[in-house]
Amino acid sequence: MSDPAIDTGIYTLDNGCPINNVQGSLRVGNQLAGVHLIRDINLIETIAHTVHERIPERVVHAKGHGAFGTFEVTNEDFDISEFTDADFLSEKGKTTQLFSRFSTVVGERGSADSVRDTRGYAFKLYTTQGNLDWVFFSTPTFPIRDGGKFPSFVHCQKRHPQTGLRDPATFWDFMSRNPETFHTLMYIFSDAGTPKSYRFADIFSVNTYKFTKRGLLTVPIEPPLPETYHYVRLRFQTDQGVQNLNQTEAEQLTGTDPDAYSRDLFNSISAGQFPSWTVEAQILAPDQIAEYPVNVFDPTKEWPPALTPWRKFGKITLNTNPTDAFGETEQVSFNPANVVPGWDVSPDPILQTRLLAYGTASRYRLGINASQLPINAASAASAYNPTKRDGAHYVNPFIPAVQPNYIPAEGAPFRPEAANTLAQDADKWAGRVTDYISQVVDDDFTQPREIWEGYKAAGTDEAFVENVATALGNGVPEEVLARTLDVFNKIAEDLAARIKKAITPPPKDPKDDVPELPGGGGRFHHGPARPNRGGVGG
Ligand code: HEM
Repeated sequence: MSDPAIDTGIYTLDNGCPINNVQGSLRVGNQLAGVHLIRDINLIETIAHTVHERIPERVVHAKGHGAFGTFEVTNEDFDISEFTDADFLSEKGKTTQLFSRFSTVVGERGSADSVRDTRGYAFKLYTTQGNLDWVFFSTPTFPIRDGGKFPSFVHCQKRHPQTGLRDPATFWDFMSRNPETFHTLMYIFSDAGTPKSYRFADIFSVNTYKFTKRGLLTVPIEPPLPETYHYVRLRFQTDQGVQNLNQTEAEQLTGTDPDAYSRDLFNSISAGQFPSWTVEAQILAPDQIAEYPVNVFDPTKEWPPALTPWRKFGKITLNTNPTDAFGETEQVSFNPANVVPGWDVSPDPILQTRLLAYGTASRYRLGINASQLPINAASAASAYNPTKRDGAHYVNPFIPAVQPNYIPAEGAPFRPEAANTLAQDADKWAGRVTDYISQVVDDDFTQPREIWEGYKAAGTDEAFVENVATALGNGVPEEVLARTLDVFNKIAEDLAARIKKAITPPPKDPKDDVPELPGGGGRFHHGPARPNRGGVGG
């Protein structure tokens, strides 16, 4: 061992004072019956530390696994720098360090990796212009498009407030009352809802982002250069190939190794088999969106690749395991609001809602100075605002350390012209405030129908029907079941008919009579409630 503290074998109190009996305790009388002393500083400190070692888990995406890696500009299909000022995208071959965290969405921190669910894929790119977070998913779409539905959408998949149990009835109740969710359900109830592990899934930005380009100005130019902007969605295709588990395989893995995906990622990196993804973009000019067949800001919709092809421009490779699961994977905090010059957000309503959610989640989970934690910190050169002072666990990040805490101030230069991120010519908004909620229309079922036709063509339709039937045959009340089948019927009549047939109980055999367990027994021939309950994102 090379660490002097470990080499000496000397343990200390928190203040560094050496102690000679780290697991002993001060007692009156050297015996098991002796009472303890309050002056036993070591015992008090170590026990206190243990009982304080939990922090709030993420409200969604609590179970996750991390890895370090790189993003490299490849410009295989086009020159990405034509569309954005982002420095990390400025030239082919440019490489940026990153930290990633992959997660399931709905389960708690100790839950299994292989449950049916969307997977979260988050990346923090440590660019020279600040940290850029990509907080993405394994499905191309998100179930909802109204931020105000998010709490219900999450709660219907979480534990029931009375029983404390996960309940398929609340899941299908919410989904069938909000049929825009079914497009994403078409993916989650295919075997893509149970990938072989994190390495074998594609990754999607889901939300629409905005690339801006003006040319970075270090001195003001009058009149300012016109800014161009484009709307962008990203996809990372797995270089390992998409591989999925069927429902039975996933359920077995849930029982035998709940950490299977995390272990697989760790082991593959340890073995030098570095997983990688090819990074692609769909790009639309602003004048294309008015006539576009779908609302480009609706995250429940895909941009048809036939109209807007995916074009390759980068590569992500994961090559280093974390050294500290808590310090890195748990304390990392991602936020779609962490953008850099040339990379901006769009009016996508879910993305707009997310801009509020992640910062407040981070402040609750990690505190106001979360961005100073090493895994979250931007380089000293790119993070600077001395008005943000103090707060719990503050570490003075400013160089020099003594600076005024107000602006403008003597000795604290402020040059607004040097940055151009937030002055967006692209965003000029004026209008009446409306209390809006989206309505579901027939066209919401067009893309789900195309997916269903695709499954039939690919021969994966039977697995999809069986996966849905299993979930629906699991204690879902008649009314919810009927409403759910009604939505599937709007997608395709043969789809609804096949699901209905798959969950219809066979004629009853009296010999099969067994006592019903509360909340557990399946109503139909799929037997008892299955553990492989997942969720659909958040
Ligand atoms: C209104 C919509 C959404 C809200 C309010 C929301 C909110 C949240 C919150 C509060 C967290 C926990 C953050 C933390 O504790 O650090 C989280 C995590 C996450 N969300 Fe969302 N989310 C939404 C939609 C989405 C979408 C559309 C995606 C993907 C495109 C996504 C991907 C993720 C991922 C990957 C994580 C885990 C980040 C990590 O590993 O720390 N979320 N979300």
